[in-house]
Amino acid sequence: MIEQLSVALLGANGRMGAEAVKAIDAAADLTLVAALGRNDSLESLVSSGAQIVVDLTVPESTEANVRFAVEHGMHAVVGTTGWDAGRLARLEELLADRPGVGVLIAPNFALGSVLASAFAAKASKYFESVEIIELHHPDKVDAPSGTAVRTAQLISAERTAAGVPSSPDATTTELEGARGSDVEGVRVHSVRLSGLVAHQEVLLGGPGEQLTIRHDSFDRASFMPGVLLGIRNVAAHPGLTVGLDGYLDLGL
Ligand SMILES: NC(=O)C1=CN([C@@H]2O[C@H](COP(=O)(O)OP(=O)(O)OC[C@H]3O[C@@H](n4cnc5c(N)ncnc54)[C@H](OP(=O)(O)O)[C@@H]3O)[C@@H](O)[C@H]2O)C=CC1
Ligand SMILES: O=C(O)C1=N[C@H](C(=O)O)C[C@H](O)C1
Repeated sequence: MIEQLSVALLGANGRMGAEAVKAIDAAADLTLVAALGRNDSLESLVSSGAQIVVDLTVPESTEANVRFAVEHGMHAVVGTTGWDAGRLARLEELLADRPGVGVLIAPNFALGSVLASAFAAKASKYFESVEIIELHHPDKVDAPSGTAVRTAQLISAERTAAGVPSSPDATTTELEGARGSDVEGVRVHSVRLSGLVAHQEVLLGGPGEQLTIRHDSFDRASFMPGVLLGIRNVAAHPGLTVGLDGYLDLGL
């Protein structure tokens, strides 16, 4: 008899949620005990007996959802975007009073994407210039993507620690938005195009050369191994973990 983990899913009717229902149903060690949509009460999480709550909803609701889970002693695996520094700080404060509870905030569950961001951050201190282009389906509500924000933060931390100056840029006049958004000193350009799922390129430039690190999710199935990895490991990682790389041994 395989030991079962009881999982509740928030956002079950969405694009990611529908894929996650299939992935959890197909996993022999996981039991889906609740699958909630926008109009369902969070109270049913308590009666469902869920040990782990997976949040794949919308930026407006994710913080309240996770707060509810943590306050009721449930671990949370979160793929929803919108976790800025203020939200993360409030969550850490909440978790400090509940030392046994784990929360994973994963900007991207695709293992290739996690690796691409880590590789880009490592490479970035060896190049004068770095910019990010993220490309997504046109139904996406947030820009830039959570993945691009996270990648820019990793790059910025790596370059700052190594004392690398800002990417050179002589722009003095600009049509608003032409140079993208500035995320911790890294320019991020957002494309929304019919036919796409989720894609990102990190462009690294130096005298006479360019390195491009690209990742493509062609299908939301790409996110499911990471979702399952998060569910299976969150209880063993109490406190807050940002990025699936926190559960991997990347050795970088
Ligand atoms: N970490 C990762 O690897 C990935 C993360 N994402 C992120 O996940 C999130 C969801 O993406 P996606 O599935 O494409 O978006 P969708 O809009 O397809 O799905 C979101 C779903 O959440 C539902 N919802 C909204 N509020 C609540 C609530 N309070 N409780 C329960 N359900 C709610 C919506 O219901 P309704 O339809 O009624 O509005 C909708 O069905 C986004 O933030 C996206 O950026 C996406 C892909 C990968
Ligand atoms: O909305 C999406 O689709 C995605 N959202 C996440 C993000 O904003 O980075 C992850 C992935 O890029 C797909």
